[in-house]
Amino acid sequence: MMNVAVSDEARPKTGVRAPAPPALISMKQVCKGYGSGESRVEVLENINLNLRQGEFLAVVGFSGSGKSTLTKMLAGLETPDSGTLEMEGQPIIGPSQERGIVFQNYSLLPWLTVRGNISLSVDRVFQHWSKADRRAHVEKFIEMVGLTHAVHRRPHELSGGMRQRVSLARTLAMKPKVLLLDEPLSALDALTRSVLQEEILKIWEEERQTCLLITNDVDEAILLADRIVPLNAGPNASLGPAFAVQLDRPRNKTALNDSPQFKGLRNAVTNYLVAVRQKSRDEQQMASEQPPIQLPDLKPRSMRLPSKAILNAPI
Ligand SMILES: Nc1ncnc2c1ncn2[C@@H]1O[C@H](COP(=O)(O)OP(=O)(O)OP(=O)(O)O)[C@@H](O)[C@H]1O
Repeated sequence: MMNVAVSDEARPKTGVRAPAPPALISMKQVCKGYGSGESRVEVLENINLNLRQGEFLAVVGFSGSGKSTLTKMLAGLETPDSGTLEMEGQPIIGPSQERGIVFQNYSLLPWLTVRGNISLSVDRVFQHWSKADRRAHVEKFIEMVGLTHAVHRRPHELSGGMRQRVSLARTLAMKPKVLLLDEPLSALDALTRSVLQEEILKIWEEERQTCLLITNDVDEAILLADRIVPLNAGPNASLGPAFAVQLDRPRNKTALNDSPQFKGLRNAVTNYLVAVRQKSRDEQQMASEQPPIQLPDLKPRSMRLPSKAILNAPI
């Protein structure tokens, strides 16, 4: 692996460093699987993760490694089988508006307009505000995601990228302490994805909200995050060492493409992921290999057809 900064608890501390901000969410020795008996799948094993106040953390991993399972636990939609999962020292035991989540498949209400979808959440969360304040708040987030021209449209009248913008605005408008982005751009075409990456970056740089992004795109993780944690291939996936993204902010995607630091980090994270997946495949192959079966050395008594054989008969 290249000489790239590996941060976090994985490394022994050398020299004097500024103390890391406190953990807003912490996971200790968390394990999670599904099913029972022979169909039981152990998805995540001994997950230790601190999501620090104000940081943008990206978890990258291959499809099926357990990324969504991890987010669902953080959101309080799934419970760990063992280990501890806390936010500000309190166990996470269910969903909360303090943890806003944006999924890959935007779940907008089809009968409501852009404004209606966002207002619904704002009106519920900020019931104690005046109607005018709530309205102004909704408009601010519609503008933030560039949908002012489409406020009256319903989801079926929007492109995939626009729908995901509504989804993002709706979650941001609830002012959660933590933003959980579960592959929010995976379903979009490359161009829209790229535009939205820049928008998320811009919004995050204004708000500096604690954010955890789940993605399978290493470039996206480097562009957005302060730290990248690889999720090793499953089953029994664990987290790898964190890679610090020491690229100046504000970041610019075009400029980053020429940055040797960007390219070095991309290689390091990609090589790490590929190596752990290969190791996991080798281990699975070895585990499934059976001792060779000895077949009896049989010879037919005769190669002649039986006398009553009917050749070329229709079947
Ligand atoms: N509710 C469930 N019941 C049973 N198995 C599940 C459940 N949810 C996920 N799994 C299994 O757990 C494993 C990890 O799934 P998960 O969705 O967390 O992975 P992922 O990394 O997010 O995948 P992808 O990138 O394809 O979305 C998969 O084998 C999946 O089939």
